[in-house]
Amino acid sequence: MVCGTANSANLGVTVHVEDDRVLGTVLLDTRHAGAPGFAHGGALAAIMDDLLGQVLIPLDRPGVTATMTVDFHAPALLGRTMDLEAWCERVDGRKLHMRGEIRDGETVVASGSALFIHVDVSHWETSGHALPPHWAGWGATADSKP
Ligand SMILES: CCCCCCCCCCCCCC(=O)SCCNC(=O)CCNC(=O)[C@H](O)C(C)(C)COP(=O)(O)OP(=O)(O)OC[C@H]1O[C@@H](n2cnc3c(N)ncnc32)[C@H](O)[C@@H]1OP(=O)(O)O
Repeated sequence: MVCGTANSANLGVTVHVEDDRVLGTVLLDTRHAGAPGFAHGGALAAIMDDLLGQVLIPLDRPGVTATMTVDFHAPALLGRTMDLEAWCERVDGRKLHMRGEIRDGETVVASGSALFIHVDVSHWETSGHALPPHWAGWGATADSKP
């Protein structure tokens, strides 16, 4: 829904991992409007959830969002390329404390913090849908197990 390239209705987020951080960009348009000219807060929250979730990749821990807070610091204007950055602040057993920012230039538009919980990949098997093949080894290098 947010960054999946197989979904033509995605929010257009692109991300990459640099060291232990996730960096990316997003350019929202009128499809994502709340008030005219401004991004819907729910779109920003979805972007934040996905962005923070991407940190699970450099952490090499499969996980799910248990709780997330998004602080909206400044209006997010449509039609501007915004920068994304997320990182893991702290690991406490299965609890993964993530933080991230959505920025327009020097302005932090939104900041987020979330608690993700480390789960086994089998967590997603209950849906009955096939998992992406590359998820098979996800978590293999983690120094703790869910
Ligand atoms: C290589 C592959 C790449 C793939 C890339 C993919 C990127 C994807 C990016 C997409 C990203 C999109 C992301 C999405 O959209 S994820 C989708 C949205 N999230 C969910 O569906 C999660 C639903 N919830 C659950 O499944 C369970 O409740 C979980 C698994 C989270 C915990 O149930 P479980 O039975 O396993 O564990 P537990 O209940 O013993 O809890 C364990 C500990 O955690 C603490 N706790 C739990 N909840 C909360 C809470 N709300 N606030 C504070 N604390 C909480 C709890 O007190 C306990 O602490 P302690 O008592 O031990 O101290």
